[in-house]
Amino acid sequence: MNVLEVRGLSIRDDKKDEILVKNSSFQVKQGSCLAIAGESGSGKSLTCRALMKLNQSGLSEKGTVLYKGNDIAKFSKESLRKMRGREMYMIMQNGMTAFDPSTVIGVHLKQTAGEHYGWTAAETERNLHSALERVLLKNPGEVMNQYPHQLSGGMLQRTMIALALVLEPGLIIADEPTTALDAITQYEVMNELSLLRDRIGCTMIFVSHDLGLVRKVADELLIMKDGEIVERGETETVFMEHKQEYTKFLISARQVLSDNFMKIMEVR
Ligand SMILES: Nc1ncnc2c1ncn2[C@@H]1O[C@H](COP(=O)(O)OP(=O)(O)OP(=O)(O)O)[C@@H](O)[C@H]1O
Repeated sequence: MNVLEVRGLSIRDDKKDEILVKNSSFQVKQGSCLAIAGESGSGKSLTCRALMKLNQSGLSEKGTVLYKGNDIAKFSKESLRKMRGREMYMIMQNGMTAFDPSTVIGVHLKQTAGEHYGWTAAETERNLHSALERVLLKNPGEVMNQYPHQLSGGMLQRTMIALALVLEPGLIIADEPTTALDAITQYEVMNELSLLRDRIGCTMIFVSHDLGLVRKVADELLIMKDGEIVERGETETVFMEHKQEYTKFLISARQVLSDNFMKIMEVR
């Protein structure tokens, strides 16, 4: 069964009258991991945000996004709000846009967990602390008392991932979730996400420039270029039998970057 089905998604910048994502169609099967790769500015983040109706005004969208067979354009604001979090959760590229700048991180985490689970304050605190520790944030109490601007990009990314571990969402959209992390922390954090997937069988969309990592975690792969999907298929097939020169270029260019990461994986 497809958890998500995207039909003919186009995204246009109204001001510049420019099409940024062109007629994209793809499906994501229940429990699988679909990766989206492609150079900077190819439309990966816009595509991900469209799936949760998070794109800013000024961008108009055409096409259909079906979540478990239901057209998300027909969801009320309230049902979309309820769905974001436990059903669909997005780990954003930039943590600063994910958290309310006017409150400490702990308030956001507790409110979000509280909206989806009927835990006591002590249970919420315990679950959040444990998740923050799993993403290697060694002093959870301190992290919870900080404002977003007081945390580094990597700490914010890990905090978003910790919240995913707590919420246990059905679909995780991870938009370059570990770009601000060093290779060892990246390994540990990706491992936590993999364990979460093993435990709850969640579906994942994983955007990454790191094709070594993509090859390791994704069942299927889309390659985007200039707002279009130019190659698609099972990950291993795309790696071994790609049709586009562009895919070949991406694979060879990224290989160099991911070698370091793979070395660490082999040592472990
Ligand atoms: N809110 C916006 N308004 C207008 N144009 C935008 C907006 N957000 C993104 N764009 C443009 O749309 C194009 C695709 O952007 P997008 O962020 O989806 O790229 P990406 O593939 O995710 O890149 P990266 O790998 O650098 O994150 C880019 O040219 C970008 O400048």
